[in-house]
Amino acid sequence: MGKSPNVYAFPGVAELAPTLRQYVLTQQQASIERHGSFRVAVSGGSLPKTLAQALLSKGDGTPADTVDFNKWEIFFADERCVPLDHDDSNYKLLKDELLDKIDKESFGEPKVYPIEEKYLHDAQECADQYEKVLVSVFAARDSVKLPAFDLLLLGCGPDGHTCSLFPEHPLLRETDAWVLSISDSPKPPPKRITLSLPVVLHGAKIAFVATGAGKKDIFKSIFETEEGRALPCGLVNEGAGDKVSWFTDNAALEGVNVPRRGNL
Ligand SMILES: O=C1O[C@H](COP(=O)(O)O)[C@@H](O)[C@H](O)[C@H]1O
Repeated sequence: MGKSPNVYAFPGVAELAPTLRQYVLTQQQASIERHGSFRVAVSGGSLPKTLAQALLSKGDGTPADTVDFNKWEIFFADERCVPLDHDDSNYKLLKDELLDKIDKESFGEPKVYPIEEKYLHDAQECADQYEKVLVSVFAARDSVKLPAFDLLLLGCGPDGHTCSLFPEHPLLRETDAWVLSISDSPKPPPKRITLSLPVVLHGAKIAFVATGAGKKDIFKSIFETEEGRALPCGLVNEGAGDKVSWFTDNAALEGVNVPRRGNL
């Protein structure tokens, strides 16, 4: 992969949010023009709060700065196998931070695809069923090799994991299934489902949103070392190149030797 990811650094989340908004709305516009909807995969962790800060602001009222939630189809980049009202649920997190706060009269309502609770007892079944959902939305499995998300909004864990793809885990080598199950996640809860690495890499655009001094060490590793390039986030950088953008802050990038971009 010749081209490098784009790294954007801001003083803090308050300054990052407007640029993240602009970036997401540019992808929204392009996707609606391409196929009439905006298919987004979102992570849990710290992402939903920052995303909400970006999307819930009123904007300047122009079409280019308006979130058209009626056209959004929201999927989960990873999910924990817990009930949807459980505190560990990525769906609950997104609902609490963003979905419940949308002014639906003004900005519409996204179609959201959570996991189905009836399959929670079996993580593999949960993954298989979620893959079926993707098949139904992204066309029959036979005619589409991989689902093409318009945008994946991802986090970066302090160990370099993204989605529920953890460092050195055999799931990183999976090339067939679109959605994988994990029953031994190093970070609790242990049972989860996750998009596979090829599905992530196939997205039209991939944005990491990760801020704070707690990310400094892992950023140094990902952007400066061979070992870091083999971590899940590093593999996304390597595999998707300039389709990838990092929205981060000065605290996370302190002492990290990576070129930063000023504007989108
Ligand atoms: O467990 C998870 O962690 C990652 C990273 O979370 P963060 O709090 O460091 O942003 C998150 O992206 C993933 O969706 C979640 O399941």
